[in-house]
Amino acid sequence: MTMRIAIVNNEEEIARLAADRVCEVYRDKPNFVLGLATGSSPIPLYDELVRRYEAGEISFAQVQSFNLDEYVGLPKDHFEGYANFIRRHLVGRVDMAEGAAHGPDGWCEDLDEGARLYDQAIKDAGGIDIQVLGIGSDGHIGFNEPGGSLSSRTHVGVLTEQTRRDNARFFDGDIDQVPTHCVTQGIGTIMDSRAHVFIATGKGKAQAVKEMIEGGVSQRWPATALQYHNDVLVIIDEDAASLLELKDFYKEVWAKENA
Ligand SMILES: N[C@@H]1[C@@H](O)[C@H](O)[C@@H](COP(=O)(O)O)O[C@@H]1O
Repeated sequence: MTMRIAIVNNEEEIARLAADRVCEVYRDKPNFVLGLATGSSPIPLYDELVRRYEAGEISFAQVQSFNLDEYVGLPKDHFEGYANFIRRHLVGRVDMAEGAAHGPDGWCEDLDEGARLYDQAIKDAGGIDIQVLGIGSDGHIGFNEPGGSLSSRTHVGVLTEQTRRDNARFFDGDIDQVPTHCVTQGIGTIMDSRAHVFIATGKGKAQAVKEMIEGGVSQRWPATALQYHNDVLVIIDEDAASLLELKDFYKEVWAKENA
């Protein structure tokens, strides 16, 4: 396996392909460990997983989940907190056991120690089997902003102004309400996941996607580290794919490999 690239036409296809990949992992290992991302990109996937759960095609009864990241500085019950987001969109809608959903701790007194314990908890669960990923317009995955180490573990980070501007839409359009800090799985933590399903849509992601797939590996575009991972399913729409130099070739490869 390698980085496989699917360029698709609509949200239904994104949801179907991404959910098929998660279900594949589930069939091999019903007690798989699932990494979860926030953002609008994975919502169609989460809706489709809930639909398949309701149809009896997948169960999360033995699943543990680990979120990618969390804001620092929001009240714990804030609607836009990432643990709350994940609960609303997936975890609270399926049959996951009490205490099986985990997220980085953005509230503890010693955030560095909390981050270390989070990496340990992932390890204790046996490692993440499949991680859902989106991308920020500045190339971040999780909240690993440009300039960070490509082998970092879970850590406290500072958000770029661009990320805070992008996310202001969830905070009454007011950048000042967007936290300045986060706790995020590091790139090293993310790279340890056995597989990834990556989703990006829209023109706003086109440059980050181009760098991720075709750029040189660099901390300027943290998602480029994924070029070193051997099991990444990239699912993007035409807009997100629009700057790819070899777009037609990727389509040809996908068509031949999935004929
Ligand atoms: N920390 C999250 C990322 O994990 C996510 O990938 C990104 C993209 O979000 P969206 O899918 O809404 O564009 O948003 C946030 O910054």
